[in-house]
Amino acid sequence: MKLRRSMLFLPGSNAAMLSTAFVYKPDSIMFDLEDAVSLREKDSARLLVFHALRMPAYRDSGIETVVRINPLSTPFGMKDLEAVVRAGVEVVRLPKTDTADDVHALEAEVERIERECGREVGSTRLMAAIESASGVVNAVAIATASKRLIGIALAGFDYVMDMQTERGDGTELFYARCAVLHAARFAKIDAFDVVFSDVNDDDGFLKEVDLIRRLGFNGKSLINPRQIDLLHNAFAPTQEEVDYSRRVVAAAEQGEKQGLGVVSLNGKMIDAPVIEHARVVLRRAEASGVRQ
Ligand SMILES: CC(=O)SCCNC(=O)CCNC(=O)[C@H](O)C(C)(C)COP(=O)(O)OP(=O)(O)OC[C@H]1O[C@@H](n2cnc3c(N)ncnc32)[C@H](O)[C@@H]1OP(=O)(O)O
Ligand SMILES: O=C([O-])CC(=O)C(=O)O
Ligand SMILES: [Mg+2]
Repeated sequence: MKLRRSMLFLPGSNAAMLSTAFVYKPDSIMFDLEDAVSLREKDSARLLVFHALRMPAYRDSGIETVVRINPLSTPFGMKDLEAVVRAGVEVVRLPKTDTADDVHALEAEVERIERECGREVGSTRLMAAIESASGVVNAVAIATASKRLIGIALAGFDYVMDMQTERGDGTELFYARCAVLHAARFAKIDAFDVVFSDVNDDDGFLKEVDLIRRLGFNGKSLINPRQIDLLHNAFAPTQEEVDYSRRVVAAAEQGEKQGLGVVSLNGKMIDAPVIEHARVVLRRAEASGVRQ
């Protein structure tokens, strides 16, 4: 089970963060070349990220490397892509993805660069960030635009601007979250929620994490290392869930021996989707531990 609960952003221009971020052990590290990097630092940040991607500390860490490039419509996007594909990045995150054609255009360039630098064609994976009404309306087309896509992410700050509103209690994101999730599940790829910007508000962060976990997101974009353990813990199944899932699987196996498709456990019906859910809980506990 590939876990992508925590995707930690860090500005590609910040050499100190680049040289230490792996110690926090997020599931994925997202080096940003887009909005967290000022115009005058675009070139130096690209170079820093190129070298970070080649450091053994990242290559051998087991942490997935992602780079958020600038859109290809800017003077920086293509240079970013050339650098990071050649450096061996695992996933390219395309910001402000409005249509499936944005993904097609990216994929064509990635394939060209892979051929030019001798990297295996298809080995660079993609993710698309949806940051506008257009992106949300086209979410299914975007999510199914390329076999290279590992997931789609909702990006809340640009999205609420496009919707002429602001971040609040989550009501303003409800439709977009559901649309992104359905598109991802339809395409059988991962779905990632927005960043939570107040790094000192643990209660607010955990409330949002609880909501998106229950909706079905795989994880969330993060901006600070302090958010990682909070998120991992909240995504881990509870001991109670693990114990119950073990009883469900045992009851199902017992039923199978007796040739029964449906059995009862303490008066509750146990059939195929319940058994499958129990197995998922047990796989999650194995991969991520039990909630503390
Ligand atoms: C809307 C968007 O586009 S969001 C995506 C782009 N944004 C980003 O990438 C922002 C990433 N986050 C940050 O830059 C910072 O966490 C901030 C500015 C939000 C907060 O900064 P601070 O208040 O200084 O953070 P804090 O005090 O928690 O830092 C503690 C330590 O964690 C490190 N740290 C903080 N954020 C990160 C990060 N995202 N990645 C790696 N290390 C980090 C700091 O360098 C510091 O290290 P040190 O103790 O060795 O000096
Ligand atoms: O991509 C993200 O998660 C953050 C972002 O740009 C936004 O919220 O606009
Ligand atoms: Mg944005």
